[in-house]
Amino acid sequence: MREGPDAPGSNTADSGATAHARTHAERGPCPKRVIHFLLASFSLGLGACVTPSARPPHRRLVASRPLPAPAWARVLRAMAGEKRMFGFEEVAKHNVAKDCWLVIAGKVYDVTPFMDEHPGGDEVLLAVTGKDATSDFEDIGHSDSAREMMEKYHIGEIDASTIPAKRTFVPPQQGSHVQAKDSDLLIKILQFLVPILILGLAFGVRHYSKSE
Ligand code: HEM
Repeated sequence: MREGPDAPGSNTADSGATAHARTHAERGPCPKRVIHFLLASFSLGLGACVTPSARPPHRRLVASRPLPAPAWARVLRAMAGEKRMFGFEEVAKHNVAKDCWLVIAGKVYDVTPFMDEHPGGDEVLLAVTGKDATSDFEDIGHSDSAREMMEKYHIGEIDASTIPAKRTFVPPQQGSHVQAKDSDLLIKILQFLVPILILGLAFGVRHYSKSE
């Protein structure tokens, strides 16, 4: 009966590995393994040394500058096949007669082809660019046919979160009002007191000079 790697039923690979291990035990690690080990350690060390700025640009973008929430929402809506969603700043850029966009009731209208035809004139349309023109549009009392006409120029929706808040009137504080009232009273008292003092002084001087 034959023994060793060539013996029938014996596993050739196993016996090869055993022989390889035995060689290592006898002669030390083979140069191939040493080179692999060195290469692996070098690449690991290099990875640890890489500073964030040396990372590939796409990794930096994802980690340090995530897209703001409204932008994500816009992307998702666009993916869902809805009308285009615009940010207010983007719409506000279209503010000339040859490129005029309006925001009315949450919708964005490109009225450029309508500028010359608008019965109210193009100046009024230009005057309401860069703002929410809903109230200006409603104040005119546009007819139903005007509202139907609008659909032709409807190009998308406005992202409501990007519309700048209206500036509200803040009344002056109560305290400063009271202070203003006090200073008014003081001025009135001085207006009476100063002439009386001057008069008294004049009388005093006269009396003093007479007695001398
Ligand atoms: C897509 C948007 C708009 C469309 C399609 C449109 C259409 C019209 C139409 C058809 C008229 C004739 C009257 C009527 O039928 O009501 C009109 C008049 C007028 N529109 Fe507009 N309009 C638009 C936006 C605006 C806006 C944002 C203003 C802002 C102030 C405006 C101001 C006026 C004025 C002043 C008149 C004249 C009213 C008069 O003479 O009695 N329009 N518009």
